Amino acid sequence: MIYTVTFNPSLDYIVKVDSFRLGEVNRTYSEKMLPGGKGINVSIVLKNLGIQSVAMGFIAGFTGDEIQKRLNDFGCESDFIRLQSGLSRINVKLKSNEESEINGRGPRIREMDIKKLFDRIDRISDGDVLVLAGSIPNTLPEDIYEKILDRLKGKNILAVVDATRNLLVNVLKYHPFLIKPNNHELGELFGRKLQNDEDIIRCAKELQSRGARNVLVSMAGEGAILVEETGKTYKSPAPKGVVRNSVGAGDSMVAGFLAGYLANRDYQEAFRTGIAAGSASAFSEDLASKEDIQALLRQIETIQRRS
Ligand SMILES: Nc1ncnc2c1ncn2[C@@H]1O[C@H](COP(=O)(O)OP(=O)(O)OP(=O)(O)O)[C@@H](O)[C@H]1O
Ligand SMILES: O=P(O)(O)OC[C@@]1(O)O[C@H](CO)[C@@H](O)[C@@H]1O
Repeated sequence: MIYTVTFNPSLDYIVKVDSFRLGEVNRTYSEKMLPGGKGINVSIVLKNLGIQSVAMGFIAGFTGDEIQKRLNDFGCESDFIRLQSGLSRINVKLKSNEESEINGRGPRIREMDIKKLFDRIDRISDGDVLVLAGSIPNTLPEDIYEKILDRLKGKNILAVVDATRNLLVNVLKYHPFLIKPNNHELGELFGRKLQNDEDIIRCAKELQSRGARNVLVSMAGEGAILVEETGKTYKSPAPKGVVRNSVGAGDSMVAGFLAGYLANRDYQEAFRTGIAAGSASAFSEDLASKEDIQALLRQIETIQRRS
């Protein structure tokens, strides 16, 4: 079974405004509400690709109920821990001349809630896949992902981590199967702006030397680079299309990569499916459907191998 964990789920309120004016009343011409949070998005795209997973994490209040309901409406299984107080966040995604986002802090998670999560984590067994994705509320310590992987030590699971800064760095020693920083997040880890592909590959390999098995670096409209565990490196441009909503493109890429890998344990197929799923979501109002992904997959033929 595949388990996704989202510590801080959200309702994503996606609004479109013509020429947004700061400090004034702006009227939307389009509004949409979707269940969000990185692990949840991975579960939805996996489901769209015909793969069931269990979405775990913490929800609270009426917004939490709505997240769970909408996720279940997509046909996804969930096993959330319900917090006794607070509200799951509503993240505002403002589309105008530029895309801006306001992501909430999220409710307080207490020690007893973490214990409940660990009980669920203990049920994960050999052959399962665990996806840890997204930020954690700032009331939690930055070693929480690390603690989860420590708990699973000795079990033969594939761990995927999509997180930033220390949350990511701290898990490398547990040899995660896949990490997926974007090029900016990767640069942030090394305290500088990465200048070119060689620079990106060098940093990705450095994360491998610290423990990551496969490093997938997404670069939005520029495509992605994969440094796989054998050291082989691939780059692919992104397919061209009209970007409608890039929220969740990275999560879709993680779902696509997993789906592609689990089909035949082939990294090139995983990489191509990851790019197709990421771009298909960027070109859709919602997260990518199977048909969208398959249509783009046919366009991603050239995988440039680089040293
Ligand atoms: N403008 C775009 N045009 C084509 N493909 C895109 C575009 N933006 C994203 N993608 C696809 O989605 C993948 C992931 O995108 P990106 O690098 O923006 O991830 P991310 O920063 O993790 O995104 P997010 O946090 O919004 O989920 C890219 O590698 C690419 O395949
Ligand atoms: O605040 P975090 O956890 O870093 O990111 C949350 C979020 O922006 O990530 C998803 C897109 O990747 C959205 O569905 C959600 O609103």
